[in-house]
This record gives sequence, C-alpha cells and structure tokens, in this order.
Amino acid sequence: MLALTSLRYFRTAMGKRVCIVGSGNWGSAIAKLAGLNAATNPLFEKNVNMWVYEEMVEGRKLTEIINQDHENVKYLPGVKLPENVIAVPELVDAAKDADLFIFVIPHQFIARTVATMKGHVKEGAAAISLIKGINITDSGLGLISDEIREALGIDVSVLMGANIANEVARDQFCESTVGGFGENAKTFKALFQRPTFRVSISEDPKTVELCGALKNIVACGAGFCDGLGLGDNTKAAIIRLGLMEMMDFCKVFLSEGEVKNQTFMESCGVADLITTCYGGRNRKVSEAFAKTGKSLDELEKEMLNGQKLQGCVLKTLAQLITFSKRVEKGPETARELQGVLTNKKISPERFPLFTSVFKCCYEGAPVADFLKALENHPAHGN
Ligand SMILES: NC(=O)C1=CN([C@@H]2O[C@H](COP(=O)(O)OP(=O)(O)OC[C@H]3O[C@@H](n4cnc5c(N)ncnc54)[C@H](O)[C@@H]3O)[C@@H](O)[C@H]2O)C=CC1
Ligand SMILES: O=C(CO)COP(=O)(O)O
Repeated sequence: MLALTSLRYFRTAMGKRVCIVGSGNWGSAIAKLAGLNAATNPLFEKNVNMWVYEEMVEGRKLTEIINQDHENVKYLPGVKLPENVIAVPELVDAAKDADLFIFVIPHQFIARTVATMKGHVKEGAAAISLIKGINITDSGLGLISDEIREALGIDVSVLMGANIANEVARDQFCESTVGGFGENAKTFKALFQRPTFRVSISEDPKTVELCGALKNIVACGAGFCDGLGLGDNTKAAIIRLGLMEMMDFCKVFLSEGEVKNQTFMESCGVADLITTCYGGRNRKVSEAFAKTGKSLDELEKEMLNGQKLQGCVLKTLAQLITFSKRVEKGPETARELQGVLTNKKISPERFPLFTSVFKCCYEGAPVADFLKALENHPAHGN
C-alpha cells in the first residue's frame, strides 16, 4: 500500500505536464489521444490542460461543458474526452508549469497566442505544432514552427499526417509523422501513439511541415474537380500534379539538400494529400464554391460551424507569387505563397496548379477554367 502511494507521488512529481493550446476539431481529437496516454504512461503527468478559446454554447460556457460532460459539443460532437483532460479558459493558466505544449489552433491565430504566452513558459519546455499553415515574413516564407520557436525560445517539433480529426477521434486506423529530433521527438511520439494511431519520426521536419500546409491548396483543386462534376481520373491527376508542385516548392524554398524525397512518401506527404482531397474541409468548401459562386468566407461560415479553412494557405501563397498583390480575405495558404515566389524570382508558371487555384479563389477566374492551366504543366515535359 505504501509502495503504491509512493509510486503515485513519484509520478505526480516527475511526469511531464502537458498543455494543449487549442480545442477545435483536431485539438479535441488529439486531446483524446494525449489524455488516454497521459492517464497510463508515467512519463506524463496525468491531468492534461487544454486551453479553450471561451465561447457560449446553448447558454453554457464551452469550458464548463467540457469539464462536466467531457465532450466538446461544438467542435467534436459525439466523442467523449478522457476525464483527465481539463478545459482552461485562460491561456496563461493553462500554460503554467507545462513541460510539453501542443499547438493546434488555426494558423491565423498563432501570432496573438504566442504573444500572450511570452514570459509564461517554463525554461526547458518543448513544443509540437500540429498547425497546417504558413506565414509570410520579410524574408519570404515563414514556418509556423519557427514563429513559435522564435517567440518562446523553445524546441518545436511538428506532427502532420493523413489525420481527419473526426476519424482519428473514432479510433479508425491511420498513420502520422512527427518531424523532429532526439528525445523531444520520441517523447511526443509516446504522447500521441495509440494502437490505431501509428506514428513515425522523420528528421526532415521542415519538409514535413510544408507538406501539411501545401496540401491544403491541392485540396481546393480537388474540390473544384468535384464541383465541376469531373471524375476520379481528373482527381488523380490533380493529386499527382499537386504533389509534384509541393515537392518542387519545398526544394525551392528550403535549401535543396534539406529536402528528403522519402518524406513525401510518409503519412505527412502523399497520404495526407489523398485524404484531404477526398475527405477534408477545404475540398468540401471548394466544391460548394465551384457550384454556388459564393465567397469562401461566406461558405466557411455557412458550412463549418466555427471551424476554419486553412486552404487558406492560399493567402500566403498568393503573396509569395505576386508580392505586389494584397488580398485581404479568403483561404490563406495560396495567398500566402504568391509573394514568396516573386521574391525568389520564380514565375507563377512553374506552379500552375497553385496559381490557378489562387486565381479562381481570389481573382474571379472562372472555376471552369481551372484545368486549362494544367494542360501545359511542366510535369508533362516538352
Ligand atoms: N480538423 C482536422 O481534421 C485537422 C486539422 N489540422 C490542423 O490543425 C489546426 C487546428 O485545426 P482545428 O483543431 O480543426 O480547428 P478548427 O478549424 O476546429 O478551428 C476552430 C478553433 O479556433 C478557435 N478560435 C476561434 N477564434 C479564435 C481566436 N481568436 N484565437 C484562438 N482560437 C480561436 C475556436 O475556439 C476553435 O477551437 C489547423 O491548422 C488545421 O489545419 C490538422 C489535421 C487534421
Ligand atoms: O489536415 C487534414 C487531414 O489530415 C484536414 O484537412 P482539412 O483542413 O481540409 O479538413
């Protein structure tokens, strides 16, 4: 009896404390996995804090609903969360004394979030980013992991993969990729891996992270394909050409030697691309965009009940390709990339799929013309 008590004390004293920064669809699904593992693995402290951006749901605070009913009824309805996952409305309280941070919020909110955390993070803590987005910085492309690392001065790994949250939360078998190094990568693998969630470690974290952002753009193209009533051959071509552009983009924007081709064969690469192009939110909303002509902002609000589009990376892409253009609204990823391409003196013709998705989303190009841009794709040779 005494031995058991001391073991419990030792565990509380020594286990790493986990804080999940975010509680949306994926944030809640990953909370289930991390909560179940923390409850049984002495490497971790049993209780896992989850920062919840507070809101009222049917007259009750979302944090109260999660802590009393153990379900995030707004962002992951129908799935019970482990009771050791504790919803905390104040970010600084949630982060207090944490050793491990899991960043899982839509990428447009990261800057404000890390600014709030600055000065409240324990020395020696480590983080992992599950965020599938990118930024533009003065020097061009900015990885979200770099933004977190620079703001908080801690090591940051990434987790990317073919992981539609609703399926992961229902224990349907899938794989995922941790991009990172050494003990921190292993610790995060131990925190997430479950019998139905198999995690590999890749020491090519920048490519792993860029794959997670760029696939969002291809998913918009897949949605256009569905919206236009086209079939599986066309979708397969979009996925393949999208993959070629993702690989080329990574080699241009990371230094060539850093990018390992094997990374594209991991769950974070081709597998995530496939799942997103069939089952993701970007695909779904882009299909509706092609059919209705409503704006992406409008459709996001109508169709996603508070969840956010990250196809979105478009916004960054756009700025990377045509730095002069500033588009204020809409899917961010493609926008974000455009300016970077111009900075690198790379013509948009090198990335016809990314560019065409952007033009349809933000410049009023007809979706019916989307595939024309692919007819002379560089991947087909001369
Ligand atoms: N949902 C999925 O299947 C997957 C999502 N991801 C990635 O994970 C990241 C997070 O996505 P989800 O968890 O699905 O989020 P989500 O799309 O469900 O986003 C809604 C979340 O944003 C929060 N929010 C709203 N305004 C906010 C603000 N001003 N500041 C901070 N938070 C605010 C909401 O409270 C809610 O928790 C994204 O980068 C996404 O690409 C990655 C893999 C799978
Ligand atoms: O990243 C995802 C699956 O791995 C989810 O993609 P969506 O954001 O398009 O739903």
